[in-house]
Amino acid sequence: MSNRPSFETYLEEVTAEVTGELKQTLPVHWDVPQSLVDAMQYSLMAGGKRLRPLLVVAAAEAFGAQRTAALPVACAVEMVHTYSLIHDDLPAMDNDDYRRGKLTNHKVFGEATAILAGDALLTHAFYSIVQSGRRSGVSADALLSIVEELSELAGARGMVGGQVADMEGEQGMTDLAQLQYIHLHKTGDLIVFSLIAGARIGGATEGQLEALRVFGRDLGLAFQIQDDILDLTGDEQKMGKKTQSDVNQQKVTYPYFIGMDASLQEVKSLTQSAKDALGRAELPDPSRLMEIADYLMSRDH
Ligand SMILES: CC(C)=CCC/C(C)=C/COP(=O)(O)OP(=O)(O)O
Ligand SMILES: C=C(C)CCOP(=O)(O)OP(=O)(O)O
Repeated sequence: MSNRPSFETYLEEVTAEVTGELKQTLPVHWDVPQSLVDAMQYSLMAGGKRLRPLLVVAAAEAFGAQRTAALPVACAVEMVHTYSLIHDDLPAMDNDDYRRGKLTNHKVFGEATAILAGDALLTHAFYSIVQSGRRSGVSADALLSIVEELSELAGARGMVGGQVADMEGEQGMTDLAQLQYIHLHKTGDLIVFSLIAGARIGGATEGQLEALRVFGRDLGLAFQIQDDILDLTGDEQKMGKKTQSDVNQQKVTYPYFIGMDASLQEVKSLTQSAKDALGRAELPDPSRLMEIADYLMSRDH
């Protein structure tokens, strides 16, 4: 009998370890205004699926790396993601009241503190990669590439650019190629980053990194289309945020463009092509990443 933990157990374990490490990483011992630490901690510790850290860890482990070596980068990407959600919820953007089952950051701390908590999470992410990276045994060369790729994929050419296109898209654009651009960048790029960062920690070759980029691109696109679908059909309690928000904001989404059935089909076929790319990467053990792809396709929150 194999003693390999079930996927559910693996998910629980990684989530708990990431959450524990995030707690340690917060700047609670620095001389920092308490309101800022509270606002950072509020959103970071509110839960969430911890998908991006899970991808960092699973990609590193697919190469046989130790989980502890991947945790600092796993936490950093969760900080960047959390900052993006805090800012995305602001009145100037999606103007949402609930996130991760709680009131949004600006509803509790006010807009100015919410903006600054997001800024501080973003900068703290880079601090943590470099600071803890020194202790985790990851080579300086790999750390430099990771910092370079996070700044590229979270910034103007990545997530921020995608978010700007998303904002402009609300005002009446668009065609499917533009929508794909939005999804690939606002959501897909951080997913791509997580995979290649984990793979770099594991010592991937250039060919393997390239195959993982394709895996992440298709997985990220499928993930955002599923988010569009769940915005229409999901359960608010499970999702921890309001549904129907895309319709209320007249956002252009995959179901809007190609209909619900075709959107569901697209999630399936993108997941399959993602898994095909993962197969081509010839990782020592791709099984957890394969399981994550299946889990995301059937998720209901
Ligand atoms: C630079 C910034 C602010 C980036 C935000 C990126 C992002 C993926 C937001 C959530 O998308 P969404 O609005 O489709 O998701 P949700 O339904 O969770 O709000
Ligand atoms: C990219 C999107 C769709 C925003 C929400 O991301 P997640 O669905 O990963 O949010 P959390 O679980 O981290 O709260």
